[in-house]
Amino acid sequence: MPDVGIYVATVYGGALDVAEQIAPLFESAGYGVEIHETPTLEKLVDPRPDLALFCISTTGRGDYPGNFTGLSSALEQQRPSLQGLQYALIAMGDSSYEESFCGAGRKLDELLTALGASRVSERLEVDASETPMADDAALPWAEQWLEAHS
Ligand SMILES: Cc1cc2nc3c(=O)[nH]c(=O)nc-3n(C[C@H](O)[C@H](O)[C@H](O)COP(=O)(O)O)c2cc1C
Repeated sequence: MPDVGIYVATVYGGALDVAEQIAPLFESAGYGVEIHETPTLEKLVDPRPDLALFCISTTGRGDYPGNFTGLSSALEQQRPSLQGLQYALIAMGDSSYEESFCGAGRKLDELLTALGASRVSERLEVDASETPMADDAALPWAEQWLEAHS
């Protein structure tokens, strides 16, 4: 059975809610799913999931939420090779923050790619100003991805 690890970065719980809404879609498609509410490098690479799905919001001015800094700091400081890791990424933010819109998701995406991981679909960016219920954008995106990869 293929497995997906869902790595959550959240302050107010919205990204966790998205993860919890998406998980059953993957389960119905035959994936084993594990949601990581406190992501670490170990949980990303040992063992490596068949797909790593990041549900990541932004705080401060383009900053990672606190629950995610264990993983982001390890990636930034240790710079492990992520060759062979396949990932997808849902970035949540608010366009009223202008130049730091989805800043955490965007910089994570860049970092993962720089470390050798491969993104398997377009990054989804959810703008809270336009789509207050992030599920409205995230669920169709996940359904489409599953359809394309079934
Ligand atoms: C203090 C604070 C700072 C924020 N900073 C940014 C930001 O720099 N860029 C951005 O796109 N969104 C920013 N946001 C918006 C959140 O990322 C957005 O509302 C998101 O949906 C929250 O997700 P969460 O419930 O998982 O924390 C900020 C929100 C707050 C409350």
